[in-house]
Amino acid sequence: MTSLHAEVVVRRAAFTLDVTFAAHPGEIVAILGPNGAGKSTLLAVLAGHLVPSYGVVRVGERTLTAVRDDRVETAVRPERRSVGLLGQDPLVFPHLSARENVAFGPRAAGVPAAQARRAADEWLAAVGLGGLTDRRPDALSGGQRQRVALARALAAEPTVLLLDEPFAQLDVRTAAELRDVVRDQVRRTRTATVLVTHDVLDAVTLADRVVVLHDGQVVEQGRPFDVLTDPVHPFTAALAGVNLVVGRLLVQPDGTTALEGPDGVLVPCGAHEPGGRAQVTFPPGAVVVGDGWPARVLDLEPGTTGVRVRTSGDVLVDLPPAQAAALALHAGAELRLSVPAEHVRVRPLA
Ligand SMILES: Nc1ncnc2c1ncn2[C@@H]1O[C@H](COP(=O)(O)OP(=O)(O)OP(=O)(O)O)[C@@H](O)[C@H]1O
Repeated sequence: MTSLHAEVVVRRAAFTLDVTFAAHPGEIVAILGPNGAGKSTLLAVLAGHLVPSYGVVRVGERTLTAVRDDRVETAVRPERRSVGLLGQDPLVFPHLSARENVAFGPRAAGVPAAQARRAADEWLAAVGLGGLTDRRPDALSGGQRQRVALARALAAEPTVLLLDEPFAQLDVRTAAELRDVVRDQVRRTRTATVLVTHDVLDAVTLADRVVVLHDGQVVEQGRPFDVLTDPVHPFTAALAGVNLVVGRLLVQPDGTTALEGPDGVLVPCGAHEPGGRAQVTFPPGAVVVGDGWPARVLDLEPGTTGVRVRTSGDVLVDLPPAQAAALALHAGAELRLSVPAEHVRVRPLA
């Protein structure tokens, strides 16, 4: 099995995509980013639907795309790239049964009918649809149709699998089940997989590595745990549900250093060298209401374990419901906030 290596530059009037990454056999690399970050553009290049301004896409020793010095050296057509695609809408033929859908690719590649049908049944069993091989797509649920589409994509034995928000239209439970199927099949077939998503749950549950794109650039990458516990970019911090404040490191009256952020936010930074700019991250659950910097409640919303309070300075505070009730919180309420130094990560900025 083979790895995917991609070095892609796409230049448009007001946008440049510039990404380099690799996906190894059986590895799932999640590409995360807000709207307009360039995720679809990257997928289009990998799938062969778009020729980049510059770049190389290689799968093992095979070059699928090569554009150098404004010259297209190689541009293998989409259907010849051995790249499978699973998108939001299942790519299935409505008039064919699940089995015929999955057998379609192998048949088109010249596999004899009986053999292609047997292979289709095996793929459908592998994705958990063993008993439904004769059903047409309209007699299947959305999740089952996605399983057929996954089996179809994998039956062609692609060297690279591209997943474009494949769980976005499924309910929470069905999405969780399909994530399990995708993970098992990617591992079993050792297919290098690229997953484009907005959903942090995809990164947490599926990805071996995440690449965060913002405005066409890679702003951070690494193991999901590392990226989500110590995010560098505001987009990733928001995704991870972590506060990120940028400010100046200044000496406090007691001799310690604190970061002074917008709206009077004051975050302890222990013995960090004062003088420069830095960004700090800390979880909303670590913020203590009582003493500390003066803050105003902007709004309140239900959190996963209590109440999430958005305050001035863009600091989120998670409180148990009883505490929120005791404080009689409402938009406009004045609070004092602090965060213990042991919950704060400090990153000096240039
Ligand atoms: N065909 C096109 N021609 C010109 N500009 C385009 C074209 N397609 C996309 N863009 C621009 O390129 C940038 C990247 O778009 P892209 O669709 O790749 O982002 P994305 O991360 O997939 O966003 P989303 O999450 O909304 O799908 C955006 O600024 C977009 O407006």
